[in-house]
Amino acid sequence: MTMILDGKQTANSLMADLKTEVAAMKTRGITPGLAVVLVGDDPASAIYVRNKQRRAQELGITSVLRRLPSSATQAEVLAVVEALNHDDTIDGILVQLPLPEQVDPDAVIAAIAPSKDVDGFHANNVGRLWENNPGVVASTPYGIMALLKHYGITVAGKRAVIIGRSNIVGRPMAALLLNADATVTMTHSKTPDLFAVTREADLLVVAIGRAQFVTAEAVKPGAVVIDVGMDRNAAGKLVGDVDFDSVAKVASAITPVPGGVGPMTIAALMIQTVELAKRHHNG
Ligand SMILES: NC(=O)C1=CN([C@@H]2O[C@H](COP(=O)(O)OP(=O)(O)OC[C@H]3O[C@@H](n4cnc5c(N)ncnc54)[C@H](OP(=O)(O)O)[C@@H]3O)[C@@H](O)[C@H]2O)C=CC1
Ligand SMILES: Nc1nc(=O)c2c([nH]1)NC[C@@H]1CN(c3ccc(C(=O)N[C@@H](CCC(=O)O)C(=O)O)cc3)C=[N+]21
Ligand SMILES: [Mg+2]
Repeated sequence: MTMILDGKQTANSLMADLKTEVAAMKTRGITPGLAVVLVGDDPASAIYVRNKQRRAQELGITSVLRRLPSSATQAEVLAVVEALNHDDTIDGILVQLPLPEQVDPDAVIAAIAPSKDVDGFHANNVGRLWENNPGVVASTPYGIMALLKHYGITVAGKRAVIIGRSNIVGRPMAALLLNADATVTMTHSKTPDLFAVTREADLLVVAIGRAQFVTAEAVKPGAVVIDVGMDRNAAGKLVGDVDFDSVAKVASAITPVPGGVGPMTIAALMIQTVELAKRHHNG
């Protein structure tokens, strides 16, 4: 029997607890505030923005969206970030990636106050993560760890393979799994004979951005498969990087898309926004 790792349900249960916590903070005069900066119109970002605005509202977290056109200059984006750094109602700042090509993401991320870097992308937070002394951690890998924990899936001692080495998913995922005592292998577009490597995995995390790329032949029987992808298939339907129907037959556990990693990413963002608000207000 293959276990379906239900991110929607798991997120709902984590958010019920968080809602109680936010309500208690409000009685002390604290309302957590999240600011999202969206430049242009990346489709995966649009899904993320819509769903997190909804979740924040449900929890009683203030969520503001700063929208800029895809023609925005780097100076314009930096000015928005700078204003949010100095806004006392904002505890967490998230700049949606990817940014349009005329805007350097490294410069924008470096400009975010590390104490408000709710994505965990600033070099301070990345360094802390790799030192195994994490502060804020990138939401998607954080959410994946929470999902594994919820289902009682142990990581220690497992052979973990990650496909994809982005700063927002693959790299922080590797750090978290390493910190949790997995033996970690990272793969990417230059890896020869990719599926020979992925077939070694007890735990396979896929974050590449190619619809249904990972098929059953890439997966060891009994492996746990985590699908981060947010892609469209030929019919325009939202699918993951994993060919769910074939892989579900060999895996012991698998995340669906939608309803897997996506809702957990949003839950992780909300949890860490509340954490930052507590830190900013000493309690
Ligand atoms: N559910 C969620 O919460 C989130 C979902 N996503 C989704 O996850 C996917 C990945 O996102 P992101 O990490 O930002 O993507 P990026 O485009 O930044 O990185 C993709 C990575 O995949 C690798 N890759 C691409 N093609 C292949 C291939 N054929 N074989 C092996 N490796 C390959 C690239 O290798 P190389 O480095 O060599 O170029 C790169 O490291 C997207 O679908 C995105 O929409 C992203 C973030 C959060
Ligand atoms: N700075 C930054 N941080 C990110 O974490 C980041 C980003 N930029 N840019 C875009 C990607 C993509 N991403 C998603 C998160 C949740 C869903 C999500 O809610 N998915 C639902 C979709 C359901 C529906 O169809 O509405 C699901 O999988 O069930 C999607 C995509 C975060 N990303
Ligand atoms: Mg998902």
